[in-house]
Amino acid sequence: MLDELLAAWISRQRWFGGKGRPIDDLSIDADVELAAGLRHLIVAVWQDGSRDRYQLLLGERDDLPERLSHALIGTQDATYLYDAVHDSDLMHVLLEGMAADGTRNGLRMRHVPGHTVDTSPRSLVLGAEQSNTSLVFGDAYICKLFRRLIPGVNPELEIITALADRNAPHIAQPYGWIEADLDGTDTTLAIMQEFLTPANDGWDLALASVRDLYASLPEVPAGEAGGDFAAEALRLGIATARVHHELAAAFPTSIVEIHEVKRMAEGLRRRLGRAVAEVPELRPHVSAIEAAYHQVELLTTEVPVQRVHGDFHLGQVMRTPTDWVILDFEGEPGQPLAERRALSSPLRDVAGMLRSFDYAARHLLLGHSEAERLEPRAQEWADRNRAAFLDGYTEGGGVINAADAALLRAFELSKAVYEVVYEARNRPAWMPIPLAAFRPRAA
Ligand SMILES: Nc1ncnc2c1ncn2[C@@H]1O[C@H](COP(=O)(O)OP(=O)(O)O)[C@@H](O)[C@H]1O
Ligand SMILES: O=P(O)(O)O[C@H]1O[C@H](CO)[C@@H](O[C@H]2O[C@H](CO)[C@@H](O)[C@H](O)[C@H]2O)[C@H](O)[C@H]1O
Repeated sequence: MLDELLAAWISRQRWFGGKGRPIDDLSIDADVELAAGLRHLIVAVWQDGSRDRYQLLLGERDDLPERLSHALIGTQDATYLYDAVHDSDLMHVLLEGMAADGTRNGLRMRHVPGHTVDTSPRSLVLGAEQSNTSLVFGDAYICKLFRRLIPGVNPELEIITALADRNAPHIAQPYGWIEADLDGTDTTLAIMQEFLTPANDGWDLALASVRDLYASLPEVPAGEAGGDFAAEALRLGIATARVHHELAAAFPTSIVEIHEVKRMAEGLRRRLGRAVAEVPELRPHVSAIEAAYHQVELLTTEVPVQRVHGDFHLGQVMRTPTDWVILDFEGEPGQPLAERRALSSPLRDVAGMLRSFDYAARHLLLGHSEAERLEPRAQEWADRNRAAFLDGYTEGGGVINAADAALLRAFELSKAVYEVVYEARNRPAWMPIPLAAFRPRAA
């Protein structure tokens, strides 16, 4: 039975969100043909009484060539069924569909008006650890196929098309997308963007810099070590401010009035409560965190809000030869779409990146035999790059007032709380990194 084959296979996929929990049931909600030998499926996976839906591209062949053997799902009636994302002949159907604005059995493949899609490149699946599957077409495009589907237009598509319309800097040009109706709502299934090459991920670049600092003997100040990152952190701050400016211009903005600011603090506290219930390691830090949230309640100024990135960290930015590009405007993973699209303070993104400098500095200390000696170096690297990023943010036109310090601190702590939960669920060995954010700081 196809559903049984799929249930056994899906539980082994790295993008499957329910790993480690038994699948109670898998049903096929939609199964349409996109081309000969290519089917598009939406499956519902039931676990512990809750349902998640995933999209699959199923290839069918009478013979499976060696190059596709790793993609095998199983056989049915002497036909090989396999994960078609690995078959560049079949993925070409999607590229051609987007180029031609084709609709096939309810799947609408679209290109961004005013842009021609080159259909010559062949696809490869990107090897990165991802919760989705990305296809790279030659060195022209990267097409992200969302695996877990949430009804609605993906905020990433909404944001990059609006920013591209304004010729905004620091984004990867969108070229196309695929959509279909899910529960009667237009739902984004895939987004295709400019493939940045050559380019490096901000996280890798930051780690290279930290590695250089740790290796420098005799110890020299971070600013004098080879591979100092501060100039990059500054440019990243400038790019962040510019993108915030563009987001504020492209979408509605608003103000959280002083009497409503209290509610923001309540929101932070609710999240903290949920996190502590899940991860007991947070318990000793609750009163210090709450004290920081209380400072938000004492604010006497209103808080400007706008569309933001929502999950901003060094892994979401890429350095091209000319500048930083910001990716993945999808909002905080796991949150409902309405929350991911809600207006928020841009300081949340600033806080996200500040936390990320801390992560980069401390990541290499995990399990390091000289962690104690290197700890002050980590702090020095983080402080230097955090400060440079903030300088860049202001230089790029971003606003951080004196009164914002309390908000920024609260957002940083809230992000660290989120991270503790994220690490507890996904990479428990990394938990010491966000937990270090709750250590008392020198005044
Ligand atoms: N436009 C792009 N050009 C080049 N590489 C990209 C591009 N978009 C994403 N990537 C690469 O893919 C990785 C994962 O992409 P991302 O959009 O963050 O996926 P996910 O949401 O699944 O984490 C990035 O870290 C980067 O290495
Ligand atoms: O998968 P996403 O990029 O949407 O984000 C999730 O995973 C991130 C981990 O890759 C996680 O980020 C945390 O780890 C990063 C290093 O791997 C670090 O740069 C970030 O500062 C830290 O928050 C992110 O929080 C999560 O949403």
